[in-house]
Amino acid sequence: MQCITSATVADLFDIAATRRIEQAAAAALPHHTLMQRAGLAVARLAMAVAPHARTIWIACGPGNNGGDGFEAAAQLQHRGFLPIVTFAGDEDRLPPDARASLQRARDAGVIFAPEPPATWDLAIDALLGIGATRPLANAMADWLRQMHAMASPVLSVDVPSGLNADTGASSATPHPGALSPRFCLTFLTLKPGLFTAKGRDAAGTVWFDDLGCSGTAESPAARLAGAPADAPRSHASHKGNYGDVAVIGGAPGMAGAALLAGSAALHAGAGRVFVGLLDPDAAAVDLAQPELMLRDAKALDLSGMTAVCGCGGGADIRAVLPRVLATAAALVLDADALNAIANDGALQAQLASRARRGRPTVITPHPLEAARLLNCTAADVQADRLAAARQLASRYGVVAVLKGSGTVIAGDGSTPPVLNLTGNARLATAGTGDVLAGMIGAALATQRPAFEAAREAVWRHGHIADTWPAGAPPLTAGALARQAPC
Ligand SMILES: NC(=O)C1=CN([C@@H]2O[C@H](COP(=O)(O)OP(=O)(O)OC[C@H]3O[C@@H](n4cnc5c(N)ncnc54)[C@H](O)[C@@H]3O)[C@@H](O)[C@H]2O)[C@@H](O)CC1
Ligand SMILES: Nc1ncnc2c1ncn2[C@@H]1O[C@H](COP(=O)(O)OP(=O)(O)O)[C@@H](O)[C@H]1O
Ligand SMILES: [K+]
Repeated sequence: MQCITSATVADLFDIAATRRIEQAAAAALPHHTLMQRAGLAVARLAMAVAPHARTIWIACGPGNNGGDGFEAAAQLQHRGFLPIVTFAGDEDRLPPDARASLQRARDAGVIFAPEPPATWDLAIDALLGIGATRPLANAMADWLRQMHAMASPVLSVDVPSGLNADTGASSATPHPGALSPRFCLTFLTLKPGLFTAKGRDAAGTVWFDDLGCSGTAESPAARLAGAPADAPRSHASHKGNYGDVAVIGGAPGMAGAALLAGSAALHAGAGRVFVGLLDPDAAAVDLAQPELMLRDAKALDLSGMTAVCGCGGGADIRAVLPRVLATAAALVLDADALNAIANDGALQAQLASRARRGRPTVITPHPLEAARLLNCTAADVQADRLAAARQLASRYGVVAVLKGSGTVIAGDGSTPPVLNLTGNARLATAGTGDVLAGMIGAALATQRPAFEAAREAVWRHGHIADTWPAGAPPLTAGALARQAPC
């Protein structure tokens, strides 16, 4: 059993692949073995997360996920706990494995109750797993609500009930203020939906057990890429080795966004950072950050530079985009640059032509910006973030960084998209996206392949938020930029 962290390197498999892996594993093992292993693993993790528990409420559903719950109940009963099972299903229609486990729970003396106990020390959600096909209703919906309303921990079996394991979409996510600490023990494969969209909130800390069935020829749907390796600087290196970044943005009233991106690029190790401001009346120097070289955006020669374009660009960014798209050696497009491109077929064609000319481009949309680029709604994007990121990457010939909880990084399709596990809601504050764009710019400027540069910068950006001390002042974008690690 393995606890998944932001440092974990692992492949993620969709439901269809998981079903094939499960069938192959089941065929190679004596009847009923997988469910017994799954139930034992649930019982072991239950004892680890709530060692002092007495009453353990196990809510079991109508399929094999419920079967895992029955099996865990039998195991916990044997170990002296007090499991109480509520079952939302029809015994006569249980799949054979689950029916055998129901019998084993009865034989062990487990209590079956029509309603949840008055209190519990741990709740186990074994209602629905990868077989969930529609929103939860009736008793299952009630029970899930009750679990999340209490302060006792919730352990989800395989997948939090109601969560789409492929996409992380869910109609049953706990309310953001829900008290219960959450854990999820997932079997056979790690599933992408646990790590993006509503998956992070629903699953909590994810544990993985391969049930003794490692190795598969199935293609992963996505990957967890783990922490980037440190890149030590050679002693004899100089600023020319770390590239020039030119931030272009900062229309009147929005200079701060461009300066934040510049500050982030600087602290992330770029050799030289220029900031081309669109505001003609902008100051000539940023006294708080005098290392930044402030220029008129139109005067910058981008042919040897990595441009970071769009931060605080407003509508004025439209006028400079044709030159930026044509001349920047490498490019990060953010915010208003993306909005301008979404509305302009000529700019879209110019963007797509960069890939044909071998010029790397990274785009960093949040879900609404992504929706504009894909001509759909933000809800459509959030309904399948992996698919949206893949579409952006292939339609525009770019590396697409779809931001948000479980940022997705998609490239040319030669490797699966990466799901990033660093970051948290401390980043939900204005300007943190500008900081990310600057950090990616600095990584690109060192000639790293665009996909790797984006992946590494996204990981580091989120890691700053994850390691921000609990008692420290709130994480502002300015502080985030100053923490940007090389
Ligand atoms: N069969 C096996 O060998 C193993 C199965 N495993 C478990 O089995 C799970 C998959 O089992 P199933 O395929 O039976 O799927 P589920 O247990 O997720 O549930 C499927 C059943 O629920 C019904 N259902 C779906 N959505 C519903 C809703 N909203 N309201 C009411 N009923 C709904 C379906 O019609 C079907 O009867 C995995 O997630 C995992 O927990 C594990 O034990 C590993 C081994
Ligand atoms: N709840 C969250 N969990 C993880 N990352 C988050 C969360 N909220 C925001 N972020 C990150 O913060 C950044 C916000 O970017 P963006 O929405 O463009 O903000 P802004 O335009 O104000 O700079 C993105 O990198 C995003 O992934
Ligand atoms: K479940």
